[in-house]
Amino acid sequence: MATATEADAMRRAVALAARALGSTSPNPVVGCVLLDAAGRVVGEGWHRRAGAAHAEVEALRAAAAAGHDVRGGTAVVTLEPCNHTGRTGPCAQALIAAGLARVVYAVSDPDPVATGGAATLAAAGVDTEGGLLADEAAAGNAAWLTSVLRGRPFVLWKYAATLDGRSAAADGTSRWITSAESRADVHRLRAEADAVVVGSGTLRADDPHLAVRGRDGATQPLRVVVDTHATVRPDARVLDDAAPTLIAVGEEAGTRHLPAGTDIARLPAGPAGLDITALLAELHGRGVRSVLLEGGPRLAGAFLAAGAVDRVVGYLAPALLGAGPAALGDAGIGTIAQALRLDVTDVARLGPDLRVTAVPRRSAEGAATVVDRTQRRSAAAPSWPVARPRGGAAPCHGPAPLRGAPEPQWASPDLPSAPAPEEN
Ligand SMILES: NC(=O)C1=CN([C@@H]2O[C@H](COP(=O)(O)OP(=O)(O)OC[C@H]3O[C@@H](n4cnc5c(N)ncnc54)[C@H](OP(=O)(O)O)[C@@H]3O)[C@@H](O)[C@H]2O)C=CC1
Ligand SMILES: Nc1c(N[C@@H]2O[C@H](COP(=O)(O)O)[C@@H](O)[C@H]2O)[nH]c(=O)[nH]c1=O
Repeated sequence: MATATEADAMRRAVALAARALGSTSPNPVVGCVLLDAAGRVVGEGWHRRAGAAHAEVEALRAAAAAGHDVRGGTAVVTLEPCNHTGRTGPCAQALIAAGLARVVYAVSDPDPVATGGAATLAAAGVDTEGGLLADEAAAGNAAWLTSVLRGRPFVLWKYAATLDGRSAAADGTSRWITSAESRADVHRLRAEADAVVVGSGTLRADDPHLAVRGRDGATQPLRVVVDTHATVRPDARVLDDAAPTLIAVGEEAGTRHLPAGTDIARLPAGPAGLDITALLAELHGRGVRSVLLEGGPRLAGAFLAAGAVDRVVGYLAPALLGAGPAALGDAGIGTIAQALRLDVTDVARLGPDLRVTAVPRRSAEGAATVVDRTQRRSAAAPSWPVARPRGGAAPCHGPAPLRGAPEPQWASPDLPSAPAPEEN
């Protein structure tokens, strides 16, 4: 049974992990706090980016650099310690070698086939406990966990609208519907995402830039334009060098007008445009684990129709337009019984605006699918693969995605919204 000190340490570890949101893909975010044998905090660490030291190793280094003895102490970590040698060594071995007596972790790695650190730790006589603050830790890792479960990136659809639900005026102008405070918050979402996606309609209407602005040191996302016929102009702002850019086009599109070196992905297309599943597979293959879908309404409708939206963030401005495009285009819904119902997970005021965060409500069928897949990972698991009490399979960060399982329509892993980044 975890102690109150360990719970405090886990809260801190979750906050440390959140510092690297947007920087670790294809790895998860992970935080670690080390307690000495007397329960004092003697080391902290978090995984800063793929290829850098894992959280546990960072924390061990910090404790050693400060001259602290961790032998007989406890490691508190947001994800089950890894057990394999990838770009860095196995954390379970590092914790054993450092002489830790106990390891408390929050979330088991969801890969059902890999063997893991908890079993290694337990076999070495380390008292190992999983599941502490699992929901909080899972929420912080929602993008990575979703991408592992679904084999596609986590998708957050963001829109800005007037109170009457318009995302542009009748003449197509939309700058700006929302306040400076809301728009600054959107740059936080961009910084936390691996890719920002817009459709060709938005490209033509807005000539958007899509890079992160006003956040020092932020990792720039991949800017992605979904542009079946390669209508993007060579002088489009999205083609500057502020961030990498991918132009997703149909297999037949002529792209000779684009500057040399433009990154182009050719994807299957139908009458409605590019195949959304193929687009997400292409992005996943490039290491993208989280997508910020910035519209416009038509592309958002296509993502929703494909069951490929995991979270919705709407910025609502106290303004009325009365005409102009709705925030969401056709999502294949013809009657009220088919309405896509959401659960609101957060409401906040940003300057004069409201920010509403919501997640798709799970259908009974979809929920069953997720529970099935979860139970294959852990008999004791509830709706999410929280850690088993002891031992069990757990790979290192960045396991292969699960492929071949059906995409559950509206079967969200039911993750709460990510905690606000720590302020200090
Ligand atoms: N307030 C807000 O939050 C936002 C407002 N806007 C506003 O919205 C308007 C533009 O909206 P809209 O025209 O809907 O633009 P979109 O950005 O949704 O682009 C739609 C176009 O994307 C292309 N596309 C490619 N594949 C697909 C697919 N599978 N499904 C759907 N579309 C696909 C299609 O053109 P093709 O196949 O020819 O490439 C389609 O016409 C502008 O007025 C803009 O200012 C835009 C974004 C956000
Ligand atoms: N109009 C509107 C938004 N529009 C979105 O912002 C994009 C422009 O991005 P950039 O060129 O980088 O500033 C635009 O193409 C569209 O996706 N967003 C908002 O938060 N509030 C707003 O009122």
